[in-house]
Amino acid sequence: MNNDILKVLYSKDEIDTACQRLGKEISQAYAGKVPVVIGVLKGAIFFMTDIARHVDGYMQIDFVDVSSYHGGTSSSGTVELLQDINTDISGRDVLIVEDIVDTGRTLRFLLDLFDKRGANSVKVCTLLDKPAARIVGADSDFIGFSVPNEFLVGYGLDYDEKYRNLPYIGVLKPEIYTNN
Ligand SMILES: O=P(O)(O)OC[C@H]1O[C@H](OP(=O)(O)OP(=O)(O)O)[C@H](O)[C@@H]1O
Ligand code: HPA
Ligand SMILES: [Mg+2]
Repeated sequence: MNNDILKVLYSKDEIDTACQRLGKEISQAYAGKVPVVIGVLKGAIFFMTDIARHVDGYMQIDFVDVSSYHGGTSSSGTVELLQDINTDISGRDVLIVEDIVDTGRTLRFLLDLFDKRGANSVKVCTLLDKPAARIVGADSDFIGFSVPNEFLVGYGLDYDEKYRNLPYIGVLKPEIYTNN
């Protein structure tokens, strides 16, 4: 699996350091509140579990499963809601946890969905932000790294449902997806 990686962008240690910093920022932002922290499956699974343990304060957690890449390297343009949250977020402070904001379509879909349900506030924490790829406006409040416009894998991010379990984030060799 490591042989398919062109270069490592962020090591496990760099990701851990970013999680610590973001955990502090989120702890301060929600001091005295009990946010509903919503992880976006499947990509954000590892980031969600790491970040939650770096937040010093009460929180509820939930997950939403949405998909638009269908295993490939480009957005299908349509975001499908595969599994909804089961928390009533009306009047609540919501924090969406994403692995990456790329075109912005997934995040825009979730921001609109949670706004419509009457959340008191909806903020976003993303590990990776890829601003050069943005098609739809969708800003994050807490950002781990701003990344170049390359297809990334690892630490939750997949190509063809593989590579999610890499402990680091890397750039996939283009021949892996151009040969398929
Ligand atoms: O900004 P966008 O262009 O919408 O891309 C970002 C979204 O795409 C990926 O999810 P994907 O649809 O691949 O599902 P997955 O998390 O199950 O891999 C990623 O985990 C984000 O949720
Ligand atoms: O760069 C990426 N890698 C994996 N999944 C993704 N989903 C959106 N962007 C990416
Ligand atoms: Mg994916």
